[in-house]
Amino acid sequence: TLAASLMMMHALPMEAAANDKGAFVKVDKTHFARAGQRYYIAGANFWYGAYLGAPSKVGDRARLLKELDTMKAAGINNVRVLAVSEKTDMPSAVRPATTAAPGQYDEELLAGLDYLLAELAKRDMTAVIYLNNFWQWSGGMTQYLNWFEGTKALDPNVTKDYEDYMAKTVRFYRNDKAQAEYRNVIRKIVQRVNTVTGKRYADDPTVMSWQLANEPRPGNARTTAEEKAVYVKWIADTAAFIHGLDANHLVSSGSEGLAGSAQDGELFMQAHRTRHIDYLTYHLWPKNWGWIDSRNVAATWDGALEKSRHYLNVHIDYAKRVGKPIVLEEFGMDRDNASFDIKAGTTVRDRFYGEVFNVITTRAAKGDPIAGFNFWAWGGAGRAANRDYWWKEGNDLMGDPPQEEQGLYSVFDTDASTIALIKETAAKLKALERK
Ligand SMILES: O=C1NC[C@H](CO)[C@@H](O)[C@@H]1O
Repeated sequence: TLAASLMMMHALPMEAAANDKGAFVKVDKTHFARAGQRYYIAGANFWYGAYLGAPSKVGDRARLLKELDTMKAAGINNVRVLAVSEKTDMPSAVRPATTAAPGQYDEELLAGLDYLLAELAKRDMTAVIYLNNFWQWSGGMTQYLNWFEGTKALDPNVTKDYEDYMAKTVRFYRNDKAQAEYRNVIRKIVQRVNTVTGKRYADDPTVMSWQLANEPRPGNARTTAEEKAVYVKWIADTAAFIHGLDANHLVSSGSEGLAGSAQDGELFMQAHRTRHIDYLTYHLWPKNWGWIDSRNVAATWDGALEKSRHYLNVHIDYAKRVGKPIVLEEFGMDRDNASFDIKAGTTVRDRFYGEVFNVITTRAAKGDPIAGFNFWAWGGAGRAANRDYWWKEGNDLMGDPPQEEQGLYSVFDTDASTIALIKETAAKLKALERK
């Protein structure tokens, strides 16, 4: 009938369009390519995106759609999200968790990732999905050690001892039982069939890359040569395992760069030379690393800017030497005078974002292997619920995970000046795609 043929005609172009939009992101020498064209990442960190996509409990699908539309309107084309979390007694971890115990996964929460991917596809956005966490705020590697070593999961917000935390958490890489459960989880996610679209994740171009973990480190400041070797091998073996499950997608480590490589540039490059790692990643944190004092910007800005510019550039140079693209997939700055209050200004943040974007767009325009950014982190409509700015189960989720004050680094939907900078930079990178 006429109606059916009109339906068919209507269906075909849509289907064709989806296929065009839905090409897998690939690596073309030192850049990304998608559907035969260069592809740059103008992305957001949105660790809780799958939580918002859950059908009930912590889910808030109406908010998720609004957040994705606001990000899309800001030119954001990619989000970096947490796939799984591990149930733990650590006070500063997110609740609920997708994994209650080894082999016990919450299908409702995992359906949140399905829904997120389905909605990203509609907006021609892609996702970098990380499969573990070196830090405690989603349970992470220390919780795996609680399960398989019987040791207490270490919450650095309680112990106040990050050096001890890092030295102990790297035992994860060598614990065979922990690695076996980790690979069970990887297999479960990478080989998942999306309950919303019916599409296998491994066949879904909405996924840009699988990421081993958020910020995996080889050890603490006194990382030994043996620990470095274990780390390099763990990255290569795990990345190879993922590629064995999924021949379509890229794999990345989630490394911070030098700060996450015991300040050892050779280690950073060596860890990413394996053919199983498709691109490099790095993260830039002037406040966390003590380069800037937000309560004394006048005295510390110049030094922080100099260190930041060096950090930005040296890792692009490392990527050149390794011959792969690199993404600045985390960077952030707090609000003026170290305030967590959404009403506080973002003068210093905007200056910092502007300097970061200047280096990225300048080096990208020169053809250097910087393939884009993800700022940390999208707060959107989320609002802090408590006067002390700490998160409690049931409160809004936002860019700052539970181990940090709610409002520390989040870019809220009311932060118009910052969003304008992001939009402007996204447009500059988009223009380079057409070169
Ligand atoms: O991955 C991360 N990097 C830095 C963020 C802000 O401190 C932190 O919340 C997260 O653990």
